[in-house]
Order: sequence, then structure tokens, then C-alpha cells
Amino acid sequence: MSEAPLLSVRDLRFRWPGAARDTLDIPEFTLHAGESVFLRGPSGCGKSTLLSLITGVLTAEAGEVALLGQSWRALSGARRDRHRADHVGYIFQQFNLLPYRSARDNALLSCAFSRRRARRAGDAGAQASLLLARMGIDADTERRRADQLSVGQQQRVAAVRALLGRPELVIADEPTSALDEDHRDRFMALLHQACRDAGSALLFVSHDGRLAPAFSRVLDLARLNRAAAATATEAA
Ligand SMILES: Nc1ncnc2c1ncn2[C@@H]1O[C@H](COP(=O)(O)OP(=O)(O)OP(=O)(O)O)[C@@H](O)[C@H]1O
Repeated sequence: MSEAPLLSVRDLRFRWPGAARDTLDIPEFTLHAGESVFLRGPSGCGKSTLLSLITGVLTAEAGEVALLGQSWRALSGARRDRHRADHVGYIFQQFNLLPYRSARDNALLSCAFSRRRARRAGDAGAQASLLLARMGIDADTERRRADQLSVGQQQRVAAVRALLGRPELVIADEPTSALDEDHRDRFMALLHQACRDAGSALLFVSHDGRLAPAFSRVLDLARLNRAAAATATEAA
């Protein structure tokens, strides 16, 4: 018998208010525990919209999106926030660190917002230091304010924040677009290893196809999304 999916999307349809047509129309998409998936697609095909639906920031008019068997639509706003904080680590394109707080405080934010994550981290402070060190952030750098860190350091702190407390799903939305090639390759190797160590599935969105071979699966949203296919046909 196959394992229940970590994430399941079924018959999903979503249209932005005022839009003439659906942004997303996805019959089915599943993600299993521990998988690493590279999600790609041309600009405007709905990648960020899909991530917002997967994390319960948006809810769909039709169909279902469930994380760990829990449908987002069935949850109230506060419970949605808790489900997200407990089970999803998010790495943003622009990192979204608190500029005046230390690297360490930023890394610990995920445990401040989730008791479950704090429990899973054990000694959260020690675990944060360990993960930061593995990402090449030493004890001195850990104490520096986020706005005094290099772009690459900020990105690695953002990754530690996403991974602390071992969420089942780590989502990264174009996290390497601000990094040069050398930093990008090192960051990707560290991220893959850290997700494996934490047992977290990784859903990674990028335009940079060179990163795809390191993933267990590549998903092309333009193919998955019937709304994108319809738009392309009309444009042809
Ligand atoms: N807040 C919003 N309100 C209305 N329409 C939106 C909103 N956000 C996105 N859209 C529209 O939804 C479609 C998909 O946008 P989305 O940002 O999800 O694409 P994307 O694939 O992530 O693009 P990119 O690769 O350029 O970041 C676009 O037509 C966009 O204009």
C-alpha cells in the first residue's frame, strides 16, 4: 500500500478577483514525505499563487488542497496559521529576515511561532547554533544583526529558520536569484543536505533549470496547470 501523501492537490481551481479566467486549474498534484521537487514554469504561470494555496495563505474556490491530510479550507484563520507554522518552513526570495534582530534570533523565529517546532527542536538555541554552523554561520556571525550580513549569509540564516524544528515541508521560492553562481551552488548543496538531515520534503521554485538535476522530481507547472495550457492555446 502506498504511503499517504504529505501534500495533495485535487481538482484545484483558482481565479484572482476580477480576472477573466482561472489562474490555476490543476487536476492532481501530490508530494510525498521526504521528496525533493523542482517546480518550474514561465513567468506568470501561477507558481507563487500555487505556493500560497499549498500553504493555506489563499484558499481555492473549487477542489481541495490538504497538508498532512488536513484540508486548508476546513480550518479557521487562526488554526490555518498554526498548521502552517507547525508543518511548513518557507524560504522567501528576499529572505524576509527581521533586520534589527540577530541572525540567531531570526533563526529561532520559527520556534517562537510554533510550540510543536520548538518541541521537535529540543534545545532550540543549541539546535539553531548547530544548523547555523553547518550552514557556515559561525558564533560571531550568529550574533550580528541581519542587516549587517552578506546576501549569502542572510539566505543561509533564512534556510535555518525554515528548517529549525524539522517541518515536514520546506518551500523555497526563487531563493537563489540574489546569489552569484558560486554561492548558489554551495547554498543548494547545503540546503539539500539539511533537508535530508531534517527529513523535510523540499518544494523548490526556480527559473534556473541548471538546479533541476539535483532533485528527485521536476514538475512543469505550465503542463500541470490546464489554465496555463488554455491560455497558451488561445495565444497560439
Ligand atoms: N494579488 C494578485 N491579484 C491579482 N492577480 C494576481 C495577483 N498575484 C498574481 N496575480 C496574477 O496571477 C497570475 C499568476 O501570477 P504568479 O505570481 O502566481 O505567477 P508566477 O509563475 O509566480 O510568476 P513569476 O515567475 O513571474 O514570479 C498572473 O497573471 C498574475 O498577474
